Amino acid sequence: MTEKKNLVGNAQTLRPAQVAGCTPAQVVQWLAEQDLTARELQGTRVITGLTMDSREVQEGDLYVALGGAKAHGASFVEAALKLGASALLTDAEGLEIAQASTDIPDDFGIIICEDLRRAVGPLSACIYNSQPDDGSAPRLFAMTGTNGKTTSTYMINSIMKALDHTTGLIGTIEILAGGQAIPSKLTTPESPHVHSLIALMREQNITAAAMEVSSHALDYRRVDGIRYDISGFTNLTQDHLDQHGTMQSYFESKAELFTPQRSRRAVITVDDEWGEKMARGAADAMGAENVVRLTTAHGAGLTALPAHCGAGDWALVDVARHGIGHTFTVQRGDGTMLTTSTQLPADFNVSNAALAAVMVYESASDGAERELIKKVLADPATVTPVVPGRMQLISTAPTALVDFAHNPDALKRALEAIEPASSEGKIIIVFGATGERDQTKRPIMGEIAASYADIVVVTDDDPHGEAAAPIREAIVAGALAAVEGGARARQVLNLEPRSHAIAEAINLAGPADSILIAGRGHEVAQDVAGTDIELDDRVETAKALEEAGFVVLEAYSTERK
Ligand SMILES: CC(=O)N[C@H]1[C@@H](OP(=O)(O)OP(=O)(O)OC[C@H]2O[C@@H](n3ccc(=O)[nH]c3=O)[C@H](O)[C@@H]2O)O[C@H](CO)[C@@H](O)[C@@H]1O[C@H](C)C(=O)N[C@@H](C)C(=O)N[C@H](CCC(=O)O)C(=O)O
Ligand SMILES: Nc1ncnc2c1ncn2[C@@H]1O[C@H](COP(=O)(O)OP(=O)(O)OP(=O)(O)O)[C@@H](O)[C@H]1O
Repeated sequence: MTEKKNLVGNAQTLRPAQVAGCTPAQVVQWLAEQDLTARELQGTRVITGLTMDSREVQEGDLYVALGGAKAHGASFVEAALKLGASALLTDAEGLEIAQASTDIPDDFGIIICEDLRRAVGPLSACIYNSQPDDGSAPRLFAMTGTNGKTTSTYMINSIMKALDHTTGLIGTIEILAGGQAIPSKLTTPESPHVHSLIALMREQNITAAAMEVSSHALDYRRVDGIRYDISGFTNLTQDHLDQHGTMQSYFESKAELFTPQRSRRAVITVDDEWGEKMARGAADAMGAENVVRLTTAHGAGLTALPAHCGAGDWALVDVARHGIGHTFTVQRGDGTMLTTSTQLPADFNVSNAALAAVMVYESASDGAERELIKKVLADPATVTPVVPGRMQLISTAPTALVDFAHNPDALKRALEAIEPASSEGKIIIVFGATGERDQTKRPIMGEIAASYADIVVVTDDDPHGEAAAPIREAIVAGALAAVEGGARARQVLNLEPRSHAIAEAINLAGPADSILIAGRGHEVAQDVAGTDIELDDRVETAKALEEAGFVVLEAYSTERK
């Protein structure tokens, strides 16, 4: 057991080297340009950066102290001062808290504004000059949707690299900028981080960057002040109802990305009613000419373009299984075709690859670039990036995969993808559900597991502060109810800790079977009541396979070293 790693500040360790510096008066003026009223109370220190977290203040920062669910940031102003903050931006409540909590020097800036969440994004853009109009900012791709954001951003990254771009990435697994890779704390970092990262990318001559935009990010205004060149939508299925309450409000949060102030163009996957609705809303907001619809028909592919396809819309046609992956073509209503393949397993990865390819194509600046895109897509390696913990193969006999599926739709689709080729093979699943998050999905995931697997092993995910046993029991209840109703599973086990559950699942497997270890993907620690317990599903799976006398894939063994 190790203490919780202090990840705070990771994204913030990467800042641009060149920042012009500004005064509190300039901050007030920039806010006024955004129709935000602010008052400068005092201060002369020069501001060269900003942060919303006292623990990551750097010399010269503007510390933005806002009220949160647990605390008001102003209670931490003393810590910010000690770390060298130049100024404080807070609301009236924060001012009272700050003045009561510490002595504030006269040259320390104080600015008051009552709409801090709305202020911080545009202000970050000004302080870091992240997206100037001179064409020096990277081409920016945004990806939203319930599932597939990470995978499709890695695919965009891989295609842009093949086009000889220097690339950056911001997402759930890691942030890649300026030759550095740092682990992520959030899918979408806070706006000061996002803007400083984009400015840093500019300095590093990064010419294309793909980032994941979560619904939380849109609700918390983490991407305000950014205008993406092209934004994509994967899908919308049940998740995060603890944050959004209803699917409609979850949808509305995501729809915010497809507005003219945030995105120049959009590619929307329209495989279900949510996608159709998103495309209609985007066309109303951004203009129909800026919105492209993509039909992937859940990866099944069509033999011809669907009748509703407009001249600018795309559809997936001619999908063929090729090894563990697929070769496919996406066709535009005007007859343009892109043929490519991905070796990442599962039909949903065809949808992800189609979306990535179409977004890159639609973002091209001219005909020459479009021709080059067609050429690089023809190489099977282009859309086959290594995406840590996403349908990651650990062995082939049995087929053992570690995947990040942690909501009903992802779990169902991952299970569908691993149906063994031989009718003798069985499917074994190991998974759990996160504590302190959407409780309604637990029995649903149990039911799905029992419907698609022969052996269901329920175990712990991240319990966070919640007791682990009742979480497992809620999943088991869903699985057993499905079995009573005639579902496929013939064994439902409730095992902990997770490493033991993985080992038991592998002990129950034969070489023709498929084992899916779902829910944690790339993660290397399990959060139990605020303490991180080291646990990597890939390591545990490989260890258990070897102990059971199975062979671990060379590719995984190499990565492990
Ligand atoms: C639910 C949620 O998103 N909460 C966000 C919210 O937290 P909060 O309102 O509770 O803030 P708080 O803890 O009361 O603190 C108030 C203020 O004091 C500051 N503070 C706090 C302590 C301290 O020592 N110093 C300090 O400055 C905080 O930075 C904050 O600005 O505002 C904070 C910053 O202002 C965010 O960091 C925080 O995200 C937390 C870390 C989080 O875990 N969010 C997750 C749920 C999230 O955003 N996930 C999405 C989706 C992932 C997915 O799709 O699966 C993501 O994009 O990662
Ligand atoms: N297009 C898709 N449709 C449905 N499921 C998918 C799709 N793409 C990936 N998945 C499944 O969802 C899991 C998460 O995939 P990925 O990390 O790419 O998505 P994400 O949107 O970044 O997820 P999160 O927001 O939870 O980080 C994968 O491990 C896989 O099981």
